[in-house]
Amino acid sequence: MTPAARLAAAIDVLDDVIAGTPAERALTHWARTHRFAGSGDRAALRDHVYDVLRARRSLAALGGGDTGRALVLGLLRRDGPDPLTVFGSGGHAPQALTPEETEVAHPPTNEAAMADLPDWLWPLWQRALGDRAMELAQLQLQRAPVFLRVNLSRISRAAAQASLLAEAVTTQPHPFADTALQVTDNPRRVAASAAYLDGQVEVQDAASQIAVARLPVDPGQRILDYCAGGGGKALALADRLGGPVWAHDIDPRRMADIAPRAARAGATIKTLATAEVAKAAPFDLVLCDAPCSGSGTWRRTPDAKWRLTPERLSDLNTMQADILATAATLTRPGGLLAYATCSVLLEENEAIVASFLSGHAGWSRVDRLLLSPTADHDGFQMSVLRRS
Ligand SMILES: C[S@@+](CC[C@H](N)C(=O)[O-])C[C@H]1O[C@@H](n2cnc3c(N)ncnc32)[C@H](O)[C@@H]1O
Repeated sequence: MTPAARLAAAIDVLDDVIAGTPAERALTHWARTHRFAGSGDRAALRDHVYDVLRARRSLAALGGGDTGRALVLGLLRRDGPDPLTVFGSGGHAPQALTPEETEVAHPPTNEAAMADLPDWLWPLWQRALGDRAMELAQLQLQRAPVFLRVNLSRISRAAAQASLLAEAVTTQPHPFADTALQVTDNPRRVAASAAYLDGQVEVQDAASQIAVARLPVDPGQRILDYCAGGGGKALALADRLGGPVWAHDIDPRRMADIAPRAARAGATIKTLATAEVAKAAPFDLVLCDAPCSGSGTWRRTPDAKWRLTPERLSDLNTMQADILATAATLTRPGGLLAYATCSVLLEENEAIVASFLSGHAGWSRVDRLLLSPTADHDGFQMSVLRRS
């Protein structure tokens, strides 16, 4: 496909997303219905769609509207090349610009639009991130790096780097996480690399790795990852402790990847159905990596920031409080409960923990981790609570 044809495809996919289809599903649907497209075309299309979604509001201002076509026009006005070399350039390029579309559009001047956030979210983001709110919001407009977690029980970080380098995947050690590597070249080759297939490395953001390293746990302890999803944190804990880790998720389908990932890593993860969790309790540490708005990861999942509403945030808060209260019953006296989200919003972190502590005598906070969404890692927060 020509560069202009890829942008025309991005316009179609964006229209699908604007109509309500999640971005991943819209991209998968496009790939299924355009079998002739190669992996390079699909990767470029994905980059265009995500570049636009990260900056949907400011690009709408630059492009003169919130349609796929206007957003791609805004993208070209921001990053080049000149839209006139793309629109109407023949073949499968987008149709030529109309006289109205060629009129000069202006970048936004309102703060929420400059931050590329919905109006209602900007004050919440500001309250959470203070003086750095605008800088960090604008950082979310850039593509996120790929981070790997080295299974240190299998291989040293330097040896993992050498193995990846032999397959042209270059990496650099992360400054704040001993297990982490940042991929600096050829991230798309990771999944086919020997280091990945042999379970020496896993894909995991550095913030999650910093959080797991921070948990005050010892080998031999019984640990439950209560909201395990695909098991990223359970696997990191199993590698750190060298023993089994228990995993639960209310939706067992979300745990489908745990068995193959654990087999690759040589880790033992014991999955529990919801009906089995109480019987397996008590645990020395229960980790609740709660469902959240994902506001610390919006550079990776930018359509989520446009889909979030005050009602949805309030529903999430109810769910978060319920999960924390249930998980508390699974923790042994003297044990620890770690409440974490990949959101930076106070409403999903401090407010939930404060409300839990005020309603649960005998619990106190012993540690708190606040990671802002910087170039080095996603945003992530964790409070570690002790049951007396
Ligand atoms: C942030 S994700 C977990 C990510 C995972 N820990 C990881 O590192 O890959 C949150 C998970 O919580 C699960 N969940 C939602 N409500 C829950 C509940 N009431 N009890 C347990 N898990 C729940 C969701 O299905 C989802 O998989």
